[in-house]
Amino acid sequence: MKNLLTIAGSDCSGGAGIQADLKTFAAHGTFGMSVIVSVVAENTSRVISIHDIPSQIVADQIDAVFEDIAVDGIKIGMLSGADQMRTVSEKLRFYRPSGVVLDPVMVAKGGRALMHPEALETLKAEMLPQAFLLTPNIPEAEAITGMEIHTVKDMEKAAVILRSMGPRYVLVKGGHLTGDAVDILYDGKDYRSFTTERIPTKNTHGTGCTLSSAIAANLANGAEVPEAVSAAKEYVTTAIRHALPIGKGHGPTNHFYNLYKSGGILQ
Ligand SMILES: Nc1ncnc2c1ncn2[C@@H]1O[C@H](COP(=O)(O)OP(=O)(O)OP(=O)(O)O)[C@@H](O)[C@H]1O
Ligand SMILES: Cc1ncc(COP(=O)(O)O)c(N)n1
Repeated sequence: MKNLLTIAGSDCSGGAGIQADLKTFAAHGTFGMSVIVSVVAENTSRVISIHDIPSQIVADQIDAVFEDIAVDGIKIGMLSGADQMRTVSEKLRFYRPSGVVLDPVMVAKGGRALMHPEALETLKAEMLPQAFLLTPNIPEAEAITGMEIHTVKDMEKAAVILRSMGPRYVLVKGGHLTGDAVDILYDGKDYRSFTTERIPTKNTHGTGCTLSSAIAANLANGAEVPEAVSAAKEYVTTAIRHALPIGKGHGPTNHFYNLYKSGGILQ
């Protein structure tokens, strides 16, 4: 069994962040571990408050994992500020894990910032060069590149700019556009698109967290990048199609349906 680590924020309502990542890891038959960078008091409707964990404790959690357990795959999500980014970046340079999937989380579905805007330059300088695969959504890709994205062609242009900033692969997610849900993967040479019908639902809390964790798990389980992305897209699509109508806002993706489908849970 592969050991997967998520470095991200905690969503107490269980739909996004660390909680979505660990559920996704489990559904992929991997052993999940977590380094909590921020505690977010949030639910399906709103973010109430954000408490950043002190940098030393973030560093200690990373040491605690790496000094003891082989890390086969890693996903990085919400890093709220420049301090957190510098701490994580320093540890990544020290431990040199392979296949880092970086989801540059900036804003929660309800609109509240999860990353301080002034940390953008640190994200670019410290984090992007350490990413094997970067998975921005449209607003995140726009913020990092400074360009507007309205079409799949724009997504391709943004992917080229993003890749020039360091990641080996870029996957621009099209969940925020209209029409089919199209994601574009760029490897420096070719584009590959992953397309599904848009599912008419408001229950999309944690879709990006779910997708990036599924990619990290698939990579650790031995898949090549296009296959890892394709299987993760299928996983998140199923999780959205069967999303749970929990709470008053954007309900969470459904990992249990995937597990049930794969025979991991007996009815
Ligand atoms: N309504 C939908 N129907 C089908 N697929 C969707 C839908 N919404 C999002 N997706 C897919 O879900 C994945 C995550 O994309 P999205 O753009 O929502 O990420 P995100 O905004 O980072 O997610 P989040 O911040 O909610 O965790 C992508 O593969 C995207 O195409
Ligand atoms: C801790 C944490 N990490 C990531 C997200 C993004 O997910 P969403 O855009 O669905 O709110 C979140 N809401 N909370």
